[in-house]
Amino acid sequence: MSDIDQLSTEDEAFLRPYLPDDDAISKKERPFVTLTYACSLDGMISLSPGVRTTLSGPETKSMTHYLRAHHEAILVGVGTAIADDPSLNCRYSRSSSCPPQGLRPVVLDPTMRWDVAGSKATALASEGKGKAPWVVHATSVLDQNPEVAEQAKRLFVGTDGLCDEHSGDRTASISRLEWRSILKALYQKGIRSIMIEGGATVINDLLLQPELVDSVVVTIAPTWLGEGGVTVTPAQQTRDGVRVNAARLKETSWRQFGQDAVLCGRLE
Ligand SMILES: NC(=O)c1ccc[n+]([C@@H]2O[C@H](COP(=O)([O-])OP(=O)(O)OC[C@H]3O[C@@H](n4cnc5c(N)ncnc54)[C@H](O)[C@@H]3O)[C@@H](O)[C@H]2O)c1
Ligand SMILES: Nc1nc(=O)c(N)c(NC[C@H](O)[C@H](O)[C@H](O)COP(=O)(O)O)[nH]1
Repeated sequence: MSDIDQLSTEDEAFLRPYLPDDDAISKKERPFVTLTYACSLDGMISLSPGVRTTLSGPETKSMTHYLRAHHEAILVGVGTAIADDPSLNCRYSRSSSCPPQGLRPVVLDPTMRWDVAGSKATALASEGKGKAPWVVHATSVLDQNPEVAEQAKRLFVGTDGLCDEHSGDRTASISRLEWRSILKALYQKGIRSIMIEGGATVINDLLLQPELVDSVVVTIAPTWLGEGGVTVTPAQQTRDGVRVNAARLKETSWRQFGQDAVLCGRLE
């Protein structure tokens, strides 16, 4: 039995303006990007680095799966893949909402830290409850691990999108890929919409790149996690030597889901 309930028509109407939109996708050489996460009232997403922390209540969990149902892929950083061992599938029950081929899990793991074979996402895929994950690596890992090119479901990203492992682009940094290039690579693989669920490193980076993010959906749980947690706080920004806001949302809407608040918007 699924742990995910259906949303009301009012909930669906609230989210609709922020869902992937075919017109927006056709104008860009990248997927529609929805950045989404759950945080506490002190802006934290987990109790400490590497600790899975449930913030969403049942209603916002259902909302997250409803959003997954409207995207072709879901991406997390390797820190989240290791800490949470997430399912990364779509368990929203209204089958007509789900993309016909299901949701593609993508893990950003430039230096190959994730145990793909031992992951829950891979196990679910083998049971037919999700698609097999794709793992994004920096092209340069091939220099250190030439044998990985033989393994399936690995995408190599260089400085300008997808890289053929034999093409020789080794110029991308091993630990810091450009988001434009990652998104272009996924688009080249046919992904037209992607939900990016964290963790902190990924969210903090993308909040500073409004040109690459189409919608932001934040669940705010009515709790404070306390000092020492993992915060969403993008790097400090200055203009002409003066501190300015790091990021800000426009076109915002709020709605209550159970005990949580959900804030949607677009980055300015
Ligand atoms: N509450 C939530 O919504 C939520 C969501 C996701 C994760 N989390 C929590 O966040 C924590 C994990 O956060 P984190 O910051 O440690 O990990 P993360 O998931 O952001 O992964 C970070 C890693 O991803 C890779 N990466 C990120 N950006 C990259 C780039 N531009 N190029 C190449 N590689 C890149 C790097 O290897 C980096 O070390 C965990 O505790 C997890 O439970 C909470
Ligand atoms: N929306 C949300 N609320 C939370 O309280 C929480 N901890 C996460 N964390 C996001 C991260 O990607 C998790 O790993 C997935 O939420 C795991 O969910 P699944 O196992 O895939 O259903 N996300």
